[in-house]
Amino acid sequence: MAFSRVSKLDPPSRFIISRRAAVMLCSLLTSLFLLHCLTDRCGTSSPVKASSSRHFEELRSVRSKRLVYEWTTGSELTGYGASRRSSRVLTDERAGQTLESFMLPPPDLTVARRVSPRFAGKLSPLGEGSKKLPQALIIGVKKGGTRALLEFLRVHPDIRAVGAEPHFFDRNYDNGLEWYRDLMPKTLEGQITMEKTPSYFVTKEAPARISAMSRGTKLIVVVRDPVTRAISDYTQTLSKKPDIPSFESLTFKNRTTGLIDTSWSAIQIGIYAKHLDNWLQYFPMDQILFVSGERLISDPAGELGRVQDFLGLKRIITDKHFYFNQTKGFPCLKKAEGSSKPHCLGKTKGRTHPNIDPEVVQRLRDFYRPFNMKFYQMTGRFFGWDD
Ligand SMILES: Nc1ncnc2c1ncn2[C@@H]1O[C@H](COP(=O)(O)OS(=O)(=O)O)[C@@H](OP(=O)(O)O)[C@H]1O
Repeated sequence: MAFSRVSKLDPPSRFIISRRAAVMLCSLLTSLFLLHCLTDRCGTSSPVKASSSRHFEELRSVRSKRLVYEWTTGSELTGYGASRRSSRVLTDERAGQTLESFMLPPPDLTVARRVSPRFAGKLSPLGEGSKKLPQALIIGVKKGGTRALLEFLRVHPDIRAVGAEPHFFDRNYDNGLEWYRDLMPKTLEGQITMEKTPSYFVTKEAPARISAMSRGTKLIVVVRDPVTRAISDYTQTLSKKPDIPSFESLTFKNRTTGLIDTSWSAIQIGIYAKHLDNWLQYFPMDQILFVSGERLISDPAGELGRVQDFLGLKRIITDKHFYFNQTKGFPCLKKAEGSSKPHCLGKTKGRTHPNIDPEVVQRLRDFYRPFNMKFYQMTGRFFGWDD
């Protein structure tokens, strides 16, 4: 009907009306375009999109993070990590409410649900967070099971760790703390930064240096029967240098007298009580956790429970995360960090040891016994290496 009336008007009036119609059409199209941009769907070249989309991304990130935390942390939060986590949830929640109520359409739950729970408390895909010096370190012992412990711990959403061994407090100390910090992954508030370098435990200067970085650093030592540890150490060297002398001949200064060569590092590392004494000059006992390398294999979830408690984290890593791989002969992860596939440690972990003369093994057991007793006494834990 409007069209038939317009057609009866004189040409200038028709022109004015059709211009008004064009303006209205134009503004309608602009509104539609703006609406389109607010839902994050317009082209990248548009300046409107650039600002509103960035803003939307920020808000969506805040909201997704909040939802993911809620799913994975549950309501009964306890302990150090839990209280820090819940305060972070509150902060994000407040930020989300203020901004969302002004700016956003109702939350798009499907967007948040698509964010993997693996990002709960972890680095977001946008790369947020900052690099921090580690608050906890796996300081030893070499061949104790340190890699297994770190790989298992990395499953925890509140732990971020460097994969490689930085060797900062032994070999690279002159590079300075900023160099060290730069090696660390980015973490969100409340997450714990970790690294493992097993040689720290036997490095004379390490306790003083770590204490100088932070007196509050939590220290974890994975210990293993010093005799099997020595054989494991030797097996590793043998795999790189097949021409080295036999384990038996390296063990003794003098085979006839049976004098043990304590200067051989494979033997020296296993005198745990002596090394621990050095650490106790700088750290109180309750800041050091001893993990049984044997139990890490027979009951990984049990040992991981103790470690999570020590770090003040919710016990998220449990029995459900492990399965025993018959071929490997070790526990493996059902899902490794950042993947949905099962994961066992590599070929260099769990090597077959050479057969060692039982008399030499017995001599080593006798040698280590008093040191082991002292170590049990110091740590208050019986590791059962002397049966
Ligand atoms: N789940 C699992 N899978 C494979 N291997 C495991 C596992 N848990 C503990 N271990 C034991 O870890 C030993 C290697 O210790 P480290 O990782 O501390 O070695 S290293 O110092 O970093 O070279 C390694 O020693 P070897 O058996 O002598 O190779 C293993 O016995």
